[in-house]
Amino acid sequence: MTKATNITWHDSAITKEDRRAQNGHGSVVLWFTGLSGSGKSTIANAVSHELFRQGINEYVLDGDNVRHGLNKDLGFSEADRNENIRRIGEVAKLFVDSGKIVTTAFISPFRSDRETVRALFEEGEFIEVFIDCPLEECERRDPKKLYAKARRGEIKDFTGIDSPYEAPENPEITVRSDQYTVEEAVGQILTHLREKNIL
Ligand SMILES: Nc1ncnc2c1ncn2[C@@H]1O[C@H](COP(=O)(O)OS(=O)(=O)O)[C@@H](OP(=O)(O)O)[C@H]1O
Ligand SMILES: Nc1ncnc2c1ncn2[C@@H]1O[C@H](COP(=O)(O)OP(=O)(O)O)[C@@H](O)[C@H]1O
Repeated sequence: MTKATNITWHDSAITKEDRRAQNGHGSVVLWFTGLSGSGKSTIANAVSHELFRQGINEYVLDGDNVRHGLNKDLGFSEADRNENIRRIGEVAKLFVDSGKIVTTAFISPFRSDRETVRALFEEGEFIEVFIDCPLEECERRDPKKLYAKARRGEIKDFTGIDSPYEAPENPEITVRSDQYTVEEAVGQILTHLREKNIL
């Protein structure tokens, strides 16, 4: 038998839909926003654990893996926060293209920055999750003792103290972290994902 020669491998690109089909679930960004101490990292990590336990392809982007690496050149001026969020939005888009559910846990205080990120995505892919907690409660928790430092004037431009936080107007999900437990918050977010047929 003569082997075929001159065969061309048609290298068709693997699409986002192909990756979703292989994973058996949708891919979206859960874009958390809220004050420092509102519970973004705590709830993001709890969501991540539950999704992972269920065999879902997921990843969390937060300050530990972004502000210490990719964005270590950025501080907390308005321009630097704009650039921080812009880059995180682009990275999140790559994760969604790769078929994952990616959760981002950044203050992302400016509405226009969040809307610019939303515009990078297709309808339904950007899920804004407002971790809603009154400033007084965040300050009472003060897990990193940063509010105390900001009140003493040792940190400038601290969100909620001397730098603005613009709450979302129409978030897909609002979690009242002063009224519900972490487990209840995880339940609320997973219910949303099931209702939208992402899981
Ligand atoms: N000036 C000032 N304002 C707010 N936060 C500050 C500041 N300086 C340091 N930190 C710590 O950095 C974390 C916020 O970083 P983010 O990348 O989420 O901020 S932003 O989205 O660019 O506004 C934030 O972490 P979280 O508490 O997890 O929100 C703080 O621990
Ligand atoms: N219902 C809740 N949801 C989230 N965090 C809570 C809740 N109740 C208490 N906490 C505590 O509040 C703190 C929130 O800190 P963190 O998750 O680092 O917030 P952020 O990432 O928004 O700065 C943690 O110490 C956490 O244990």
